Amino acid sequence: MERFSIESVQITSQSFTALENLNVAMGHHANWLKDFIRGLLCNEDHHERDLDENAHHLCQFGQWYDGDGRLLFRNEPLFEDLEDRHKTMHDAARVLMRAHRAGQPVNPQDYDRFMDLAINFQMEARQFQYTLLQRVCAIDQLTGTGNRYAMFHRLIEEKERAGRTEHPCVIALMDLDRFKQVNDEHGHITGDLALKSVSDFLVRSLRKYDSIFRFGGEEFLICLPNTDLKTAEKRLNHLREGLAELDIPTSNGQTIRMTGSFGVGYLRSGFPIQDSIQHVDEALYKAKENGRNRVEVAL
Ligand SMILES: Nc1nc2c(ncn2[C@@H]2O[C@H](COP(=O)(O)OP(=O)(O)OP(=O)(O)O)[C@@H](O)[C@H]2O)c(=O)[nH]1
Repeated sequence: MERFSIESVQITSQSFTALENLNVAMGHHANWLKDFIRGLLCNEDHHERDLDENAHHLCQFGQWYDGDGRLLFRNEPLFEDLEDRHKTMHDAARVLMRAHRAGQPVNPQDYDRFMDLAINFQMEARQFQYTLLQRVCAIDQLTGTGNRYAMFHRLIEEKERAGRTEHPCVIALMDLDRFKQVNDEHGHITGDLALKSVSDFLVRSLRKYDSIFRFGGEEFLICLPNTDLKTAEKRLNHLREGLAELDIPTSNGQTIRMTGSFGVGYLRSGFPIQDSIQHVDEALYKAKENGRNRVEVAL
């Protein structure tokens, strides 16, 4: 779960809005750069705030960074680095501005340094934006687990790793039992809340290098690297029992309980990923046929 957990990116429509705002802030920064150079070339005055030691907090990008950015993306690897680059660039701009205000010609080395910093900052900010977009688009918005795109990405890696290290990787499909009844009896909002509660429970219950993805509707795929089938079956039964005892809140303040059926099997190295999933799906079908709330192994 290290890459797709709620901790790594806070998953709400807030993230999308924050990304849109980042785009706007970066557009402002490009315009600021244009105006700044124009001020130097056309001998026009610059904004007073560019002389401020805190110019990097005062511009639109700085405001995004200190607001949405810090709130939602502070744990991203490029986050701190971006602030350093942004500040250094504004510091370099101040050097040019002071010379310009004093009526002195701009030192070519100072100009080169500033432009290099400005270009690097733009490039890194774009990279940051791209990474965030990739992350946010790999996450199921309702549950915060990875979506199918993230799932295939992960399974390709795990299949390759399992083949290389000869440490088997197990995958499981978990489908909530009689979920339609929950929607019918308690409404879709409770259905959504239940999907969130169940996925949070699964995330909490797995090891940190396991991963979970929303496969569709009320079905989740769990990936257990470095695990043999016997151990996986035991762990999934434990998970199944825990799930059956989970109190799930409804929209009117009550709690309900639910069960899940599981199919489990190896992520087979000599076969396409889709075949392994299909194999596990057949075991899940058997679990449903055999009465639900059980784990069936695909042999
Ligand atoms: N609230 C909510 N319901 C969903 C979502 N995705 C799928 N569903 C519902 O999940 C239900 C799945 O129903 P079925 O496929 O008949 O399965 P089931 O009722 O769980 O029965 P079994 O799988 O046979 O135990 C349907 O009513 C879907 O509308 C979602 O994101 N939110």
